[in-house]
Amino acid sequence: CSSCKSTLSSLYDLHCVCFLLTITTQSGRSLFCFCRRTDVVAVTPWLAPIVWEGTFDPVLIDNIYKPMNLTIATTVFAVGKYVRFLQDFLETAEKHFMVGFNVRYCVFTDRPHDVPSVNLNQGRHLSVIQVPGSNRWQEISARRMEIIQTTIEHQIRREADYIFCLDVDSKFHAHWGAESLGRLVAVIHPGYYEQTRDRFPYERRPASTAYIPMDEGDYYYGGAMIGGFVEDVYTLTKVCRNKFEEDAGNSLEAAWQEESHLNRYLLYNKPSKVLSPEYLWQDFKAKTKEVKVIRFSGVIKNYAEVRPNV
Ligand SMILES: CC(=O)N[C@H]1[C@@H](OP(=O)(O)OP(=O)(O)OC[C@H]2O[C@@H](n3ccc(=O)[nH]c3=O)[C@H](O)[C@@H]2O)O[C@H](CO)[C@H](O)[C@@H]1O
Ligand SMILES: [Mn+2]
Repeated sequence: CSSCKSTLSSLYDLHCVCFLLTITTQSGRSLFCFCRRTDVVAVTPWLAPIVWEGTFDPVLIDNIYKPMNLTIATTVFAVGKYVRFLQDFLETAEKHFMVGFNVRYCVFTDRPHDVPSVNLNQGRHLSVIQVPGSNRWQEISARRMEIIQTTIEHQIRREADYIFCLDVDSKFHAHWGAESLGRLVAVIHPGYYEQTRDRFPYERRPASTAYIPMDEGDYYYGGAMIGGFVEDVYTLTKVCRNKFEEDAGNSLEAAWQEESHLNRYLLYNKPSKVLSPEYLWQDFKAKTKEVKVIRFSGVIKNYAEVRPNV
């Protein structure tokens, strides 16, 4: 391999470290191909890609998507003290997130005057949408589904092709680009990618509409990222919102609020692309050997200090 200098025999053993093989044949021709990752599974049982570093060529992917002149809506909630996370979130997004694409950030907050002014690159815009505060973090987190649903109806549907809905208490650390685009995109939660499904914290009470039986479930998906075509995410948020409200009518709140409803939805509506935990890490968690690049990671926060309730 002319990039990482692996020899042919070691390539057969799949020890090429750069994953992108450049082999020069005896006649001097260069051949390019991808060396599959052998340490991680890069496809789901329903044949959706699981995006890991080394399974895609970012240059090739940009060449496909950039000419489409796509617009990516990006929703982020900063309610109450969570406004303090916005600056780092936005500044790091400008460096790493969908660089070269049109991005429309929708910032939802009850403190519009505290939204920092961050220099945005060309083609990128930010709108601030006022939402009510709450004295329960569970409600703030869960109401995201309803607010995203109504904002898609009123605005995003007209403005964007794709949408990503992200947690604000996070920073981007490396490239997050068009390899993440798909019809319906979810991310494997970093805390559970090495666990068997009986350990997943799905909602286990049959009375809840988020219920998943012990012998079902593919992955445990993180609630901090959902994405895809605007219409597919619209349906997801609408269904999750309705089920959340149905549960509330029966005095039930799922184990992990909207994350539980999201997991239930994705069990029966499989994502067309799954992002590896590179796309949702947590700063308190030591990097594991499968994770070659941390792209987006939740910062360490003092829950008692930032949330309205504990
Ligand atoms: C890694 C991951 O998948 N995290 C999920 C997890 O984490 P977290 O512990 O990361 O939840 P969190 O406190 O970050 O709350 C989720 C999001 O709601 C917003 N927020 C929350 C509280 C508040 O006072 N103000 C405010 O704006 C904010 O955008 C925040 O990023 O569980 C939550 C709810 O059960 C969500 O499913 C999160 O997405
Ligand atoms: Mn979070």
